[in-house]
Amino acid sequence: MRRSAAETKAGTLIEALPWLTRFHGATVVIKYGGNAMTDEGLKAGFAEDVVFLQHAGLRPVVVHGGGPQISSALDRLGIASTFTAGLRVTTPEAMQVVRMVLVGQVNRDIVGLVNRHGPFAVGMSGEDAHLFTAVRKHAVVDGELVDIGQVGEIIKVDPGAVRALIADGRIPVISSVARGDDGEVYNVNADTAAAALAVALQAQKLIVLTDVEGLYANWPDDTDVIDQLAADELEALMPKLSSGMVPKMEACLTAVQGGVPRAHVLDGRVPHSLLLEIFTNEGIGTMVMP
Ligand SMILES: Nc1ncnc2c1ncn2[C@@H]1O[C@H](COP(=O)(O)OP(=O)(O)O)[C@@H](O)[C@H]1O
Ligand SMILES: CC(=O)N[C@@H](CCC(=O)OP(=O)(O)O)C(=O)O
Repeated sequence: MRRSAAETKAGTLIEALPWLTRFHGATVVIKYGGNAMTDEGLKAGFAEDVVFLQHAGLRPVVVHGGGPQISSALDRLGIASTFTAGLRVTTPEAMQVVRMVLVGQVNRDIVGLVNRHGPFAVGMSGEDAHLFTAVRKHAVVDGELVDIGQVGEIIKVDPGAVRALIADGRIPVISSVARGDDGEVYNVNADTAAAALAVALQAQKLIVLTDVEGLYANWPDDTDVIDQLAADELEALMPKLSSGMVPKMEACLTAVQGGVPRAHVLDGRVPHSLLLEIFTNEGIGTMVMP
């Protein structure tokens, strides 16, 4: 028998019930990547999803990137963008632009979109209240350490300010910039920053939004998306991964090995992908389990 439109709608809503029960009060760290921010409609939809999660009783925390936005600002200023092992080579001049774009532009945009729905989002830089403390990171190329400038490796997370915002019913929106005890400011890959925060908060989930359906088994072939895999299976796959997927999957691994029960890579180009992942039985994208 065919279901009426009303029955289908009711079915979708009631399918969410066990997930609403399971995730009530759960902290979910969402990494919003620059490649998933290109379309205004999708950005507005992302903000709606985050507010939906908040009203549904979850505690969303957003960590954002903005790689393409940084590259176009550097381009406008005539500063070349180079990447080594997936990380931006960050000169002191480039660092000023990274900070300006992430904290002053991308962060403000996301905060503004979320706050169309109420006084929820509070923007922070990872520098604020000692949230992220980093040291200078070197890239490894052919077994050699290579200097890549002011790129940071997070060595300490103090999530106190984030916890206080959550307890106050706010949605923290965090830029992946860190301070160093040496007085420097560091550029941190946003996937890495999100994983470090998910572990520090002992979140129930890390969700990484990007511009592919999930982890493809035979990239660059995009027919076969891996829907779920265990941490040890992912560890075995790591040497075969390339480009942007390396920090992303490393982040998922760090999260689950650090006590976060589930890490997901989702397609941020699919409208409301966050809701589809959390509140439907099938979920979407790639899920990593311990
Ligand atoms: N195995 C793989 N599965 C999916 N994507 C892959 C894979 N290997 C490399 N990629 C590339 O990684 C990109 C995602 O990383 P990145 O561009 O850094 O995204 P973001 O800006 O969201 O952090 C994809 O668009 C794709 O080009
Ligand atoms: C060290 C390093 O590479 N930092 C990144 C930070 C932004 C980021 O990670 O943005 P996406 O999530 O959009 O890729 C960069 O400068 O591009």
